[in-house]
Amino acid sequence: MKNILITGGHGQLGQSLKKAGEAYPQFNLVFTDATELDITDNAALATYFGANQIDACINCAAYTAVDKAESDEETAFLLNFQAVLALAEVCAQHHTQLIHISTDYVFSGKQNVPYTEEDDTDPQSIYGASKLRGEAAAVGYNPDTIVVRTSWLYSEYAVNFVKRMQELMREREELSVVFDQAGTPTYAGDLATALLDILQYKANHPDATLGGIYHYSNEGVTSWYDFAVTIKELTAATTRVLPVTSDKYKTAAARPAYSVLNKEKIKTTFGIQIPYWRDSLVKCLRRM
Ligand SMILES: NC(=O)C1=CN([C@@H]2O[C@H](COP(=O)(O)OP(=O)(O)OC[C@H]3O[C@@H](n4cnc5c(N)ncnc54)[C@H](OP(=O)(O)O)[C@@H]3O)[C@@H](O)[C@H]2O)C=CC1
Ligand SMILES: Cc1cn([C@H]2C[C@H](O)[C@@H](COP(=O)(O)OP(=O)(O)O[C@H]3O[C@@H](C)C(=O)[C@@H](O)[C@H]3O)O2)c(=O)[nH]c1=O
Repeated sequence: MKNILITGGHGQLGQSLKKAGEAYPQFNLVFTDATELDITDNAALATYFGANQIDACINCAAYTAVDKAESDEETAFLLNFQAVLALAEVCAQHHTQLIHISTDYVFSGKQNVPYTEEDDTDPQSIYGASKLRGEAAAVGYNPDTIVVRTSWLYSEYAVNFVKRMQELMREREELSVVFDQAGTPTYAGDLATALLDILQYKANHPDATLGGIYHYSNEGVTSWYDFAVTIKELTAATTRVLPVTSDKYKTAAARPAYSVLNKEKIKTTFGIQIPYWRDSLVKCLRRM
């Protein structure tokens, strides 16, 4: 039995891993959040890893409030960079496989073909910059660390765009949503399964060199506006959804205009099959 620690385990991806983990009885998944294991507390990390045999750790803890991060840079970097470095150190010390999650917001969005793992990064926000430092620290400290960049995560859990849209569609007759930011929504349940598949692959190939960055999102491309319209259609909401450009929907943080991820590397390395974004949205809405 492999012991897998999920830090930030009560967040959206953490809860999705709990559900997905039911299909992986070979893994003993242990979920902690800030109250049980604060990843910004180096002494707590040392004590926890000293007292428990942890074979792998999936770090789902993060500062994910993109707009708030613009005025709270210190906390964003503490959680998304310094704590990730500390986690990479303690994992290396205890021979624990670390999987860390990063974001499409590390890219500028100026490209018009899907971003590969080798493409230049240039974050446009504090959140993106803090996540970029975190992924560099994790792989830089220990090249065996696996970093999975994902995009536009949603699920039946916690706070996310799908749940926010459903709320707003109940409350309002009209909504404006940006159509000049393209990307790919990712159902956290699919990502959770992919992460557990990666751990299973690692267990089957203990000597394989797998460290580095991988991209994972659902298949396809859309805009936030088209995503909102699809949510409206699938939930039979009657709200009018209007397309607007980003200059008409002011936010504290800038978002990339295009952040579609190329997923060839994760598919060919681990043999992972990825569902189309709309099919996964249907699946998630059914589960809600
Ligand atoms: N959400 C998205 O759209 C996307 C997310 N990602 C990345 O995916 C990962 C998972 O995101 P998601 O599940 O949506 O995020 P959530 O915000 O839902 O979850 C983050 C979790 O981290 C916990 N946490 C906060 N501070 C600490 C701490 N000091 N120690 C331990 N845990 C802490 C939070 O607890 P509490 O709530 O109590 O603060 C929360 O449970 C993150 O790395 C994120 O950057 C990437 C692309 C898209
Ligand atoms: C709620 C709302 C948002 N928007 C816009 C704002 C923004 O440009 C876009 C997305 O909105 P949100 O602020 O909900 O999503 P945002 O927080 O930008 O989502 C991001 O979260 C982080 C954690 C990531 O890593 C990214 O991959 C991405 O998922 O839609 C509208 O146009 N109309 C609306 O009514």
